[in-house]
Amino acid sequence: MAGVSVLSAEELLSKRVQEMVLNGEEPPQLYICRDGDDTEDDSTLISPIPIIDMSLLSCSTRSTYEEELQKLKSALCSWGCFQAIGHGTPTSFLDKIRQVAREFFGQPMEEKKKISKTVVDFEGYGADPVPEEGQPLDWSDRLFLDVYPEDRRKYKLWPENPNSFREVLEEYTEKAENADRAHFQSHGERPDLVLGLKPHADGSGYTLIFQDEEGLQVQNNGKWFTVPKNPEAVLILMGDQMEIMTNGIFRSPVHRVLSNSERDRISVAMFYTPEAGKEIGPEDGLVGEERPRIFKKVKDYADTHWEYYQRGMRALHTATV
Ligand SMILES: O=C(O)CCC(=O)C(=O)O
Ligand SMILES: [Fe+2]
Repeated sequence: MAGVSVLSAEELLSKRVQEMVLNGEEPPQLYICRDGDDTEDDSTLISPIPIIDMSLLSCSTRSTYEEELQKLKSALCSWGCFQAIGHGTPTSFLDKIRQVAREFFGQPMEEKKKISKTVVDFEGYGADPVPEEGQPLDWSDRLFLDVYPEDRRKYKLWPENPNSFREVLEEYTEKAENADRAHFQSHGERPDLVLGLKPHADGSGYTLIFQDEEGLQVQNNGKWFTVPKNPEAVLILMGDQMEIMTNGIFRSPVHRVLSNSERDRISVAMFYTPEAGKEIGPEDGLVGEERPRIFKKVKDYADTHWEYYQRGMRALHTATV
C-alpha cells in the first residue's frame, strides 16, 4: 500500500523510541498492545503499596522494630514489594543519579549511539533484544550495564558523557553492594495504546527501582496499583528467585510500565541476581509438613526466565515440583 511501510521488529528495534517521539511519529503497529479500556480497574488514586521505614529496622526500640518487621513481612507476602524510605541513601544522591540518567538520554543521538548495542545484545544502549514473533514491543529505550562483579564491567559501554556518569554509577554500585546489573530506562511520552514495559515478573532475586515520574504499576489481586512518585523512596521488588528460595512465602509480583502522555519518564533499576551456575532452591527451614515443598532446586533460572519472557510468558512453573 502506498505510503505505508511495514517494518520488522528488528528494524523497529534498531530505531530509538526517543527518535520516534521527537519526530512526532505514531507508534508502529508492533508497539500497540493495549485496547485502552483497562483503566477501569486502575487504582491510580490511592496507592496502598506498603511503605517501610528501613531505619526503624536497625536502631529503635524493640516494639517499634517488631512492628516494622511485621509490616515488612506482610508486605513481602501479600505484595512482593514495598516502597523503602529511611534506607540510608540520601534523596540528593538519588536525584544525582536521576539527573545523570536524564542528561544521558537528553544528548544527541550520535553521542548515545557511541555505545549502542545490536538488537540481539543485552548490554549497552538500545532496545531489549527482539522478542518472539507476535509479541508487542516496549515503548522505551534502555541503557543496560553489568556492574558486579567488577571484572564483568565493560567500560567501553559506559557513557563518557555526561562525564560524571561513571563516577556516579560507581558510587551507587558501591552503596548498592553486589547488585549485578544497572539499567537506566527512558520511556517515551505517549498515550494509551503502547506500554513502556509489558507485564512481567522479574527473574532476579530482587530488584531496586526508582523513577522520576509515575508509570510503574504492580499487580495485586488482579488489579493494577500505581507506584506513587516519591523522590526519597526506592521500590524494592521481589523477583522469581526469591519466590523460589522462600518456597512461595514471598511473592514475585507482576508489574508493568505505562507510558506517560505528558512527559517522558526515567527509571533506574538495579537487579540482584544469584551468580550464574549457582543452584538455588527453597531454604530448608521453609519446607516442612505444614508447608510442603513447592519449588525444586534450579540453576541459571535467569536464562529460563528470559526465554519465557521473550514469548510473553512467566517461567515460574518450570521451577515447581
Ligand atoms: O521502569 C521501571 O520502573 C520498571 C523496570 C522493570 O520492571 C524491569 O526492567 O524489569
Ligand atoms: Fe521488572
